[in-house]
Amino acid sequence: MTTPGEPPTDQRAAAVEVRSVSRVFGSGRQAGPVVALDEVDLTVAAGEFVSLIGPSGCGKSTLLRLVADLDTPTAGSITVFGRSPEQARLAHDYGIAFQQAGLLPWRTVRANVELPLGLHGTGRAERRARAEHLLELVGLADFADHFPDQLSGGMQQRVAIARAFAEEPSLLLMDEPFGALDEMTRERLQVELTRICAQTRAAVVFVTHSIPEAVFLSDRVVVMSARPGRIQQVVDVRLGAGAAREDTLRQDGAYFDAVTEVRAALHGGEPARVVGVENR
Ligand SMILES: Nc1ncnc2c1ncn2[C@@H]1O[C@H](COP(=O)(O)OP(=O)(O)OP(=O)(O)O)[C@@H](O)[C@H]1O
Repeated sequence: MTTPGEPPTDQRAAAVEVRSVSRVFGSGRQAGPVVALDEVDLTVAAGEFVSLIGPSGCGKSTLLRLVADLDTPTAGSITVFGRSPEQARLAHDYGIAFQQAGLLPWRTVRANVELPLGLHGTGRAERRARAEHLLELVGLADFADHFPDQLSGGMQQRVAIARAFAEEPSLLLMDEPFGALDEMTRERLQVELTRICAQTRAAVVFVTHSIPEAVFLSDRVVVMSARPGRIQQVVDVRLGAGAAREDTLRQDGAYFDAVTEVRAALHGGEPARVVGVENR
């Protein structure tokens, strides 16, 4: 979708290009400036699933917020399918899902999923058809007329994922979307997410604290280090690029090898200093 006067989405371009991006937060009275990101370079290809992992405060959320146009870099440049984050936001090039499902409590599940489509002027019949399809995909077709507070946390998160996919974005930005869920629900949603991504061919940038989650979901895992926030290593997972994952993968030798590789990259020889990363 293109807003008048803006360049069209370049579907041949990378989903996200981050070039020499730094973000420094201004100094408070007592402390000096915080270098949240320092000269970060990252390319996410169209259709690629990339996770960001690293110790607490290493700049994962900051990087995601810059891509989502919720903040601006101090230096460097970012493009989303060849256009600025602002142009991409106006063109609805990406969907967002955060740890809090962020549903509107006074709207039904269906109306929550339809919301971004309504804001974009999609007709009523098409909105309804798209919402029903998406609710089917996340296994909530029977709950379309329920209100969010009638659903469990996991179900609410599935509604949020359906809503993020409503506009068929070519890119999804997800910040710990499964962080508050129990382990079984989390694993089920991980499988569902890879299935939906394989179907829609959406690229994903996914922030997580869990090494196994990053490995299970991703084509590549970007390991970051804190203060200043930098990319320490990129681990190529190679468990089947762009393909839906099955639960059985969690018993696979290649999966364990990738978990070990990411853990080693994270710890960098100083395990005691890594805070805020789950090894389970
Ligand atoms: N608005 C802000 N003002 C000042 N400092 C900020 C702001 N946002 C983030 N920071 C600082 O930037 C650094 C990176 O924060 P960010 O939230 O991106 O880290 P993170 O890797 O997502 O952390 P976590 O894993 O704990 O969620 C931290 O030191 C944080 O205190």
